[in-house]
Amino acid sequence: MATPQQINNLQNSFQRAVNMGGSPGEVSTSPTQSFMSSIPRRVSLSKQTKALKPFSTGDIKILLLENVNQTAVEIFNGQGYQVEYHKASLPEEELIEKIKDVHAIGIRSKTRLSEKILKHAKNLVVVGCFCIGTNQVDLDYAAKMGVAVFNSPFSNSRSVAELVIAEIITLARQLGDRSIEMHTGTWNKVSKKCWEVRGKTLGIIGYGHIGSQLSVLAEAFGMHVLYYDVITIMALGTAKQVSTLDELLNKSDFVTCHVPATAETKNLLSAPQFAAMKDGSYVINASRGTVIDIPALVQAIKAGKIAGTALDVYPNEPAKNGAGAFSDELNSWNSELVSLPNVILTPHIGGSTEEAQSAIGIEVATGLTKYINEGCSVGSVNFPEVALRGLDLDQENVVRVLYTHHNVPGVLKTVNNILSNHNIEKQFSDSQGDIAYLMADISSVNQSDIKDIYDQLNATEYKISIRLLY
Ligand SMILES: NC(=O)C1=CN([C@@H]2O[C@H](COP(=O)(O)OP(=O)(O)OC[C@H]3O[C@@H](n4cnc5c(N)ncnc54)[C@H](O)[C@@H]3O)[C@@H](O)[C@H]2O)C=CC1
Ligand SMILES: O=C(O)CCC(=O)C(=O)O
Repeated sequence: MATPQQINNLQNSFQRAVNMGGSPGEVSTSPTQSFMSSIPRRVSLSKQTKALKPFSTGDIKILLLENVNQTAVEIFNGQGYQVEYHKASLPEEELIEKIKDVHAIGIRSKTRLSEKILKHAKNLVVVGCFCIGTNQVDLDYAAKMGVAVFNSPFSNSRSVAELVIAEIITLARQLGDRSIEMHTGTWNKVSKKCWEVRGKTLGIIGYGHIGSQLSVLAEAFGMHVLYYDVITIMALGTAKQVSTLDELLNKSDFVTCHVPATAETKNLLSAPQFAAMKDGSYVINASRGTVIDIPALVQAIKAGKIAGTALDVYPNEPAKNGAGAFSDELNSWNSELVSLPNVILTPHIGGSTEEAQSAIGIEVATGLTKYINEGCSVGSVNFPEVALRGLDLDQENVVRVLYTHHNVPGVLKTVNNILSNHNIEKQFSDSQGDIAYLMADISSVNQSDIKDIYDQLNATEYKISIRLLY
């Protein structure tokens, strides 16, 4: 059942539309339309379409954390949404307070949106991860709440691949140590155990967007490339896929990880894997901090087995920038690691370039806006992907129904029974696991019918969430 507050909200937005002359048939200067000219669209529209106006966009509250790029802020401001912006992530208690009444939240890799936090989000419609990784969000729980989650699957891939190339040469030439020495006045002109990368073997674990991009760059430097992945993937250039992780470890001079954080990739490289590597080889990790067992890596470096490492990600990362943030308090092995030779440490900046952040800002903000304004879930990582073409500019008395429900038999029959009092212009439904999502445009709907449709849909047994756009 709809709560009195929900019904009230619906009535208010409906009333506002009427009061503002914003009848369902009105064609306004639509955020959606102004958007369409400037962004790549996955659902192509051959002509201008009607702006859907489910709400006063000024009512939409967006919380942006972790210094999300200004390109996103501009897009949301352009929609008239209310944007609250924070440069850092928020402490848990504060996040719980803030998330209670926002419709959308934008985060990067630091903010954890666990069930504990998400269950306080009473109005949340959508989450934007302004990055590639989505392991920081409880995706299943979000879907069960009817909250779609979007990310940017490859806008920062090139930036990460370039960082890793820089790290390969930096490790091979011990540049980090030479630079630190010079900063403290020490001239140490040595060539011992400094190498060219030409002719060496790079072992890439995870040959997805980043791993494959890196493969191409490494070959341009004259490196041989091997890769290991849980799926069979076409090799680029002359790279070769190997069938076991051990084979990759045995044969590579540099081993670099580009896998997601999952239960299977936790401590993917630990003591036995370091033991299997070539003597004097190097380890790079710019994926997630859980993928490498850092205490075991420390031991392997101390034993002289591993000649150096470059790490961009850590099991625990500070919530914000600042001196003293990266310490033993955060990760107990910290002092030991920083005291070792040829260790390059960066503060999770693999994707932190102007190009990547700007592109991510546009891509994710666009996805969120299309979901909020039109219901289009294409590109979501936890939701069935559904889109409908827009409504004709001159179409009147039309309502778009967005109905998320549990994926059980009989639901569509019930829903279409309700909708069939009107004309169903078009509809599309898809499911993913337990969650299904229906979009339908129905015409011959008078303003007085809207609340009735909402109430009837709201009373259906397997409903998760409903939105009506008109
Ligand atoms: N340091 C940074 O700033 C950044 C870090 N990342 C991290 O890098 C990771 C990889 O990114 P993409 O290449 O875009 O992901 P992707 O999804 O395109 O590729 C990941 C690959 O890993 C493979 N894989 C999964 N489990 C595996 C396992 N157990 N063993 C071997 N292969 C496995 C997959 O089959 C896939 O081919 C992301 O999940 C993210 O956590 C991404 C961007 C920036
Ligand atoms: O830029 C960030 O905050 C996170 C980058 C990252 O790790 C990702 O895209 O998965």
